[in-house]
Amino acid sequence: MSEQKDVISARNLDLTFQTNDGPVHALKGVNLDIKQGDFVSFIGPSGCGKTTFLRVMADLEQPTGGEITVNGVSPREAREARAYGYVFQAAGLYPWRTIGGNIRLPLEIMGVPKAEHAERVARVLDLVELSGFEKKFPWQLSGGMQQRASIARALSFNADLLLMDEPFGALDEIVRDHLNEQLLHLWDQTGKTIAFVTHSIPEAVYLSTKIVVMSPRPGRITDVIESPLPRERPLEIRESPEFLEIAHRVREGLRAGHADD
Ligand SMILES: Nc1ncnc2c1ncn2[C@@H]1O[C@H](COP(=O)(O)OP(=O)(O)OP(=O)(O)O)[C@@H](O)[C@H]1O
Repeated sequence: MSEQKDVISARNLDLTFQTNDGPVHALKGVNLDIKQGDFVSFIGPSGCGKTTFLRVMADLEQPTGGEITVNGVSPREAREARAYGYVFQAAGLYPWRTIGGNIRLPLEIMGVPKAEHAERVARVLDLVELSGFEKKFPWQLSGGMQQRASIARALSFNADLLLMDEPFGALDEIVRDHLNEQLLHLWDQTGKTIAFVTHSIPEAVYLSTKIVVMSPRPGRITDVIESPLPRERPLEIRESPEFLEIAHRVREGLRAGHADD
């Protein structure tokens, strides 16, 4: 088998924000490799730099030290090549556009030929199990469905990398379970690389091939856990000893980070 290529490679990455209250070290000495097809979760207390790290990958923040590549090039070049789709905590759908209209928006901005739009919209709606909802408006959908529509929008232009910042944080647990299952299925079907921010230990362990534990002041990585769980994961796997063992290690890592405060 050929070696998986690095989708994200960060070396000694620093990002210090200058604020009126002095410097804030949002990221300090961060080293991480994300391989093609990995599902990587970032977990850690508020302010440990999870969102900042994702935003650096997306070229929305500039590091103040170290290096990072996305698909082997700078984040800026990767952004210009439309290398990633970004999913935020709030679905952020335009209320005056239908679900189909929202999903078409990036295609319109990128100048994808109009003749291809219908097929692409149908394909991504199918992937997130929202076929038949194309003509509905966002307010006609539940919160979980809106979040799925927002994932469909991020998938519409075929980027191999998905950056997801707490996409299910605002949803109740049952809906979240279902969306976790669907997301795992989608990842398995499409072979995409996913970087996923969460506050939930079970969510991180259930979804990930790699769990990155972070700690604040300064924001840094304190543990990287390679998951031994199989790709096929029924929800019941959360009761297995292997699952509980990884969850325990994540919890210990988070505790150790807090102890530094
Ligand atoms: N634009 C900015 N200017 C100044 N400080 C910032 C800026 N963006 C983030 N920070 C600070 O950088 C640190 C890391 O923030 P970040 O949002 O990345 O943390 P997080 O781990 O994603 O937190 P949360 O879980 O609450 O979303 C925090 O102390 C935050 O206040």
